[in-house]
Amino acid sequence: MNNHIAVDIGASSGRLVLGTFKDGIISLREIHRFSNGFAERDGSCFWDIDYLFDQIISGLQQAKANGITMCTLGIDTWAVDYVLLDKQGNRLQEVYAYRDRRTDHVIDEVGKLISPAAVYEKTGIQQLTFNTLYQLFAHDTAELAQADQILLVPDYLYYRLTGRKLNEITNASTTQLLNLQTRDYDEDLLDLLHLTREQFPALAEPGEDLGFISDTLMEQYDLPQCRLIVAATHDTASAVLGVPAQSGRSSAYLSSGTWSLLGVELRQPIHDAKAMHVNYTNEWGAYGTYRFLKNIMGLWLIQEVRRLDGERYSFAELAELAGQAESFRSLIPCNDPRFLNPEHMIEEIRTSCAETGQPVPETPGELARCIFDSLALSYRTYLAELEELTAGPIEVLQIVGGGVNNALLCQLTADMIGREVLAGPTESTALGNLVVQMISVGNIADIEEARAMIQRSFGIESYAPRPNPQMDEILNRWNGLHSAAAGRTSK
Ligand SMILES: Nc1ncnc2c1ncn2[C@@H]1O[C@H](COP(=O)(O)OP(=O)(O)OP(=O)(O)O)[C@@H](O)[C@H]1O
Ligand SMILES: C[C@H](O)[C@H](O)[C@@H](O)C(=O)CO
Ligand SMILES: [Mg+2]
Repeated sequence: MNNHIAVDIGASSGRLVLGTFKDGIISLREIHRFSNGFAERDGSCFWDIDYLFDQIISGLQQAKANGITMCTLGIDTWAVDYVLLDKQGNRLQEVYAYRDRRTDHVIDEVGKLISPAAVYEKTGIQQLTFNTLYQLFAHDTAELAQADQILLVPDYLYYRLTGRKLNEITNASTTQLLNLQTRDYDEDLLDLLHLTREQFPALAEPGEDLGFISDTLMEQYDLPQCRLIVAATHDTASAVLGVPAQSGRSSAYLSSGTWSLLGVELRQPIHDAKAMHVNYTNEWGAYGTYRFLKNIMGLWLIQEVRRLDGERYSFAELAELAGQAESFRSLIPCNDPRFLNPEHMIEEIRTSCAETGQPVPETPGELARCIFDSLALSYRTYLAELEELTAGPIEVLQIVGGGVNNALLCQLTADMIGREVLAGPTESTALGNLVVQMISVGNIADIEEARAMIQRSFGIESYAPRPNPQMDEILNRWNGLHSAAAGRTSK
């Protein structure tokens, strides 16, 4: 079997990618790409989960039409969001999107019942307002009580294809409900939510074989015969698996997409008071690892600016316009909660600059430059924290994901962190999804061999840091902004 299909659904786009390999080289072919995004209805934010399932079916039909009759299949998506099933296995509700404002103040409510320090000691997961723990706390209790099973989004898509119910561990860890010691759901936290362990399926590890797509679907649609393999179903967990091998130098990864996830891969979690204070997380990785990382607001910022600007410019054109704008003219503290889901991102950015006595960005180029300069400075700040927490040094930063295509941001990042950036591959998430399938069926020995293959198979762009004569002034301005906002943020 040398046909493997990754279903990779991010917050802004999804894709089905065929992966094959020959003579130690992995080749990708995009079969189907589709947009994703949440919709606001009656003041709430929801994903269209049936649309996403239909896109998977459509992509598989295209694969069959292109001659793929047999393959393995893995699914990954964004984290934390969930689906409630009734006793008959029917979906009970609309799927809330994590940027819904219903959890804006829930952390404080939960904090009255159990201290953040106790939750962090149990789970090692960063405080994010939208973690599943807080979403379930905010969920209608009557509806929650009807839930026979609680699946996360990719678990649900596997269920729709196979009838098998599971909670895959990398994504389950983002719920902030898994206990690091017991490596299972934490009974105290479930009690706090008036939920039982039985309402969650068994935890599954990446690589497990779920069998074939259900006969019902095979009869209903003209699909390839797909053997479902459990991927690292949190897209960031797959992205980390797709980071190329880096021998000889200590490195950190930056998964650059809707979010920027900056971190390292560890064999043991770090969930002490220092890590909690700077809000680093220990999301579970594949193969017994931990993803010690931090959520940074990411390219969501430019996605919203582009949307509000009527999508006049492509992301490539916005990066070009940013390159022509004055550098470090206006800066924003990216992780300020005000940017998580504001009514109007462009106005939010402008107001933030005005409130801090900076020039107000007006044009799309000025707004884009403000975002990219600020993201690069954010990476510098959080990379320094990461080095301190993991007793660095970190010699090189490996950037993967869609942000790899933004050469300006990659160069600004190298300049601000003062070390080499290695950028690529863009589709690291799909690659991480695929290599788990290839390892599971024995086509590749292990993740070390997989990462070496990825290193050989894809062009990696190197960015060397450039000196900036205004660095002291820039950092003085940035540190003031960042520390003022730190009091308001999840840091
Ligand atoms: N040619 C390009 N030039 C500049 N930026 C680009 C280009 N192509 C993609 N991007 C950036 O990459 C981002 C999308 O990254 P990616 O495809 O990794 O995200 P996703 O998988 O859709 O979502 P998620 O981050 O939730 O996984 C876009 O928002 C854009 O900012
Ligand atoms: C909400 C999560 O933090 C988010 O999904 C992030 O982990 C991610 O998956 C980015 O692709
Ligand atoms: Mg993605």
